[in-house]
Amino acid sequence: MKFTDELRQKADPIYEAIFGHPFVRGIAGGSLSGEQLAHYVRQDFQYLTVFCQVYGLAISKSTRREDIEFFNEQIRFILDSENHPHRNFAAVSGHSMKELEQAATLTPTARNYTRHMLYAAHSGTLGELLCALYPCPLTYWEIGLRLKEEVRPDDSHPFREWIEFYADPVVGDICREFASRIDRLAADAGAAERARMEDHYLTSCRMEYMFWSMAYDLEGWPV
Ligand SMILES: Cc1ncc(CO)c(N)n1
Repeated sequence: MKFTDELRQKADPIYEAIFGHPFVRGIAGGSLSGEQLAHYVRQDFQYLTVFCQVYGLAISKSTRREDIEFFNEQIRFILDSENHPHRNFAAVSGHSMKELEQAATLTPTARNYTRHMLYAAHSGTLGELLCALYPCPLTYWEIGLRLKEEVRPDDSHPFREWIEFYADPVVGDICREFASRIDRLAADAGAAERARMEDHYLTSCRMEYMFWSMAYDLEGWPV
């Protein structure tokens, strides 16, 4: 079995928990509050900024031109395309993107997740770095596919744009690009590095679940 298939299998209970998470159910049912949506977008805007920074670190660890090109394209994808789902949530929340893009303190969970990615990137190999990033596109691609199938959103669905963005085959292609690189790097890695790759991947899957909870519960710092 491919390394990425093994990882997906090990993380299956976490994926199932994500599909059933009240925020994801709220996207399906169109039943999230303006505050929950705005809290999500404020934090996710900054999360994606760190994601671009980590792609920069991935470039610095790459020797193959095809890899440098892929990471470069992915930075452009975040900057040019991934603002569409944010705009969908912002519009429904009644806030402008200008407002939600203002620097805000990272919540404990957003801080934890972004520091986890930065740590994996700074301390690890390219394979370790990619394993910390991969649950980001993969969980959203699978959420998109499931919600599209389940809801079959039409024009009257408030989150049609969000669902169709992540269910688009382009996101599936990105996931396959990640998987082929991770599988190639895992084949060349020793047992200790592969164990770190798995640990980073599973941690990010758990962080994805917690990110949804952070938004749903309007998490902030207790003091
Ligand atoms: C936290 C998080 N995970 C994944 C994605 C998908 O890119 C996102 N925008 N935010």
